[in-house]
Amino acid sequence: MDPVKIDALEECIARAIRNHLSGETLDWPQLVGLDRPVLRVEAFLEDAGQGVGSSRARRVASRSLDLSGMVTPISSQSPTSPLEHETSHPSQHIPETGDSAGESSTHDDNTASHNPADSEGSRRRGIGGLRISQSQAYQEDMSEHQRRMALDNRTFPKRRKIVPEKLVFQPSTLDKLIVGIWEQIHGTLNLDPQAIFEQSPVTPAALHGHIETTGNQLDIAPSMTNNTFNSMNIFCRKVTQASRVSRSIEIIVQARWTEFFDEQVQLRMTETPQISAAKHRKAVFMEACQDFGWSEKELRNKMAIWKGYKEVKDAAGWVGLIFTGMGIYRFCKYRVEFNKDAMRRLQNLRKRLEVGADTLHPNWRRILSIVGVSCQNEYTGHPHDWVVFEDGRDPVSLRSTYLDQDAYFDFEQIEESVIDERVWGCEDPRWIPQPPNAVVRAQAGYNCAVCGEQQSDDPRQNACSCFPRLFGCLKRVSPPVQIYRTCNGKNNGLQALVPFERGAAIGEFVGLITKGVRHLDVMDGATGTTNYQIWQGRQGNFTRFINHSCLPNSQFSHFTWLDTQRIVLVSKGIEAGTEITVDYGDKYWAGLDKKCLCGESCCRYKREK
Ligand SMILES: C[S@@+](CC[C@H](N)C(=O)[O-])C[C@H]1O[C@@H](n2cnc3c(N)ncnc32)[C@H](O)[C@@H]1O
Repeated sequence: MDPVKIDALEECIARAIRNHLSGETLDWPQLVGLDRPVLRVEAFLEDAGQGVGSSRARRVASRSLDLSGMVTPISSQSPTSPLEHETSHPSQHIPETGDSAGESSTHDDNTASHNPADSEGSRRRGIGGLRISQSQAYQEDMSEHQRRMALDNRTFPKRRKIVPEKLVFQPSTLDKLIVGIWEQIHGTLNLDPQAIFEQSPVTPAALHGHIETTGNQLDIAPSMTNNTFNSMNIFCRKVTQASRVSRSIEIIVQARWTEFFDEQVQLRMTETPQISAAKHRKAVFMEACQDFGWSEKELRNKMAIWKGYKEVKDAAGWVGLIFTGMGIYRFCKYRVEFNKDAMRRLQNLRKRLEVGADTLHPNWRRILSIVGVSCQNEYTGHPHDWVVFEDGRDPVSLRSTYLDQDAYFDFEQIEESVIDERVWGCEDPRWIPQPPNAVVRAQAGYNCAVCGEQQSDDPRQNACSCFPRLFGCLKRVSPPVQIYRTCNGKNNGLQALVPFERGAAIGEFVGLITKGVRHLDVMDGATGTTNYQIWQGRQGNFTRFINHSCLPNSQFSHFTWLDTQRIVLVSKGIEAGTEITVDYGDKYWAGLDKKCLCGESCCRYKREK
């Protein structure tokens, strides 16, 4: 919903509550015996037309009213006084009072008939969709722990500082080349030539009057405004993107030129077979020197590198060339590890790279028309809708890998958890209300419990950089991981495509926030006052495919973002190309009739007789 409309709606609700309470006599029996009664009012907006669990209600107002001094009998109330604070953003919720810290609602909250406000008479029913949270002691049946994953309650791994590479122009190894390609595929650069070259709403002319050149200097005129800066950002981004696309075009054209060169030699040999191949090569070479206007040495040096580009293309496909970074030049120039094994590794990656490129950059193949290659995308949907193979076999759909176990298998890739409204109504059980006082809290904003810095969904306000890829960022980008077929009987697993430094977040464990799931894989969550489960049976993300290891290279950890508990998959230090694993814990294995296949010497669940 349009945030402006939400603001207006919130204001409208606030006014309605104010008007309603002003001049009322608060003769509520519930107030008796409370030292400092506080009324907390929350309003949610939801589309009741959608299926249960499919849409999440949006919090459109969250207000507190300190009722101290308003207890019965009170004859009049200032129309402006009751509502003491409001949330700054409709989707965020701020704990209103220390008193409500222990509150936890069940699905009963959602039904009007259970709302105490209803029993107060028809005048209170007029408030409509407003619900008042009730204090309810929540008790969960703890007798069933089967197949429940547990979190590692220790703090998450400390981040290790990465030492920057000092030698910028060192030869690139194959590993670096491959990591570079994956980083480009999972980066934000737009490689669609049409988008960059055809529409250019921002040009230097658009900045005219704000940016002037005096001699060799670029002066930002004093009339610079935020709009100018914004235009400059867009302009600079477009130029950077265009330059990046030009670099890809340069490499593919040079690889294609190498093919043309060989074809030209072949053509001449067919036409005049009596002349030796070497002579034909020399003649074609000299013709090219003339057309380029380069010396023989210059062209020979360039050709050696371009031949490398062609060999990389023959192995990894065009995708490998297009998404490669600057590393390809050094890889082809110095030819460190440039051998058959390297080419076999690249060949095995080809389809996997295409899955990433087709799903994350659906227009990337357009660039190939420049070298006369036309091809359709082979892989559609979400990058994790595909299961890839390490031996280069064609990827298969995720669904197809589960059909023999579950004919109705279906898995929706989601980025944020979905609250099971049948269980929780509009409450988020992960909410951790923070003491002490609602007004103080609201003014102070949200501070990270780990780093102490301010948290905000607005990247300009956010200062918490605990997990910058996940929280407080502009937009979450798809993490460089793929679901792959393990070769040791664990079915699918998750593979890291790039290294993840120790302490870095790989992703958030998301799924259906529910309760009471038994005999199925589920993550247990607890806030101290409320127990909940995250079930990834039908909706979730790649974290659903992480296998267990008794010596894991990552762990699930709690992290509180804007007073809401999240479960984050944190690296303990992961090499590119390795399987990402966690320790499921004893409770999970207690309910699983299987042997652990992690293969570690310290394996705890080999279950050998
Ligand atoms: C959360 S799923 C992980 C993804 C799973 N491999 C798949 O293909 O859907 C958990 C299941 O994976 C399998 N699994 C995970 N780790 C394992 C291990 N170390 N040894 C044997 N099986 C494992 C078990 O069947 C377990 O119930």
